Amino acid sequence: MTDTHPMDAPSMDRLATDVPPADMGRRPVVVLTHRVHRPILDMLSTSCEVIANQSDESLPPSELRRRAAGADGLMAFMPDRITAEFLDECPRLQVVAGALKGHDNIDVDACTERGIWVTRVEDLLTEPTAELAAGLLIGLARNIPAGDRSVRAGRAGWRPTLYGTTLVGSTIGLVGAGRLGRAVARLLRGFEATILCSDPAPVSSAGEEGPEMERVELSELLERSDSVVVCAPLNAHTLHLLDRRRLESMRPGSLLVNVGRGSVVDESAVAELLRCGHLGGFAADVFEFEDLSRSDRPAGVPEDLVAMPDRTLLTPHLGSAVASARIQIEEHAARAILQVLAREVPDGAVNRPPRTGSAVPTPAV
Ligand SMILES: O=CC(=O)O
Repeated sequence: MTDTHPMDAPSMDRLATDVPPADMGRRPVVVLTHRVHRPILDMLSTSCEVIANQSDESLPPSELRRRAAGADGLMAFMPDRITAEFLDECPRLQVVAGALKGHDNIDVDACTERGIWVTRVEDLLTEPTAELAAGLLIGLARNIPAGDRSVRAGRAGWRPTLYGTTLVGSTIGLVGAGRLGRAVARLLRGFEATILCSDPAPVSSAGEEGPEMERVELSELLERSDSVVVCAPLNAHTLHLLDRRRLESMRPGSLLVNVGRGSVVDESAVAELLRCGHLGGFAADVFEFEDLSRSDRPAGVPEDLVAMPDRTLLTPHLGSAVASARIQIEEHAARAILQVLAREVPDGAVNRPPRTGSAVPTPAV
């Protein structure tokens, strides 16, 4: 493993597939854009030259481009934007393995056109993210952050303040009833809540029936729910799905939680509707500014949301931030890289690049 550019110090004992003859003997180079656990480095270092970023921060774009220029494999994370222009500077690249599920930050078509596999992690993020969604909803409904601030400010002990709302017996609407939505529904079942869901795809699209949920149109879900949890990915159909008009149609005082993608919700409209009291609270783990596929995304979390700590509960994309889950996610991505380098169909493939040859079967996408 090295922190230097591979071209500075190539170490050679194993061939990558598809490596031009001039590079015979060169070990494939794998660039990891963000920190991974030690066993993942060991797993890759056995056969590859690994260029890691073991810091807490993303690399400056120019440094990432410099590192990726000689890469055969790239492990990409949420803050990475993989565009056609980026790929054009990576002539050797065979695989972008996402240590993520929602891959809206990766231009899959551009990868396919260049013969590059894209993989993602299908299911390892579901349960941790559902757990966080339940936590955010409870935290918001029961004023847990405000209570915490109160104790730290010396105001411990009972007072007739911070009365919240209960989930027990309430109506909870899930926008998105894929794996994540169904996992959230399973966790919330214990509250004896009526669970509504809205999703253009069949509820059992992934082959598993979810817990009992009443499937309704989005308009009905918003009108009936005491709280709404966004569990939807970002795509052309979900961009600002919850726009001002739809947010205004939510029940007065209702709560909104977003663990899907920031841009499914119009955050500025949320801030205004919180200020005027129409919405009772907003919790989010994902924000519009993170959605790198949008050239018009905001620069950060709207200040208005940050400035309302009693009505908002905000976390920094912690959905999958469970150590045991993260190791599995990284392992999945590392395995996909090794599979491509061994000319196998990688786990979690979302495309079928033509360059990989007819011997490779078409993956189920
Ligand atoms: O939000 C995280 C992911 O989709 O990987």
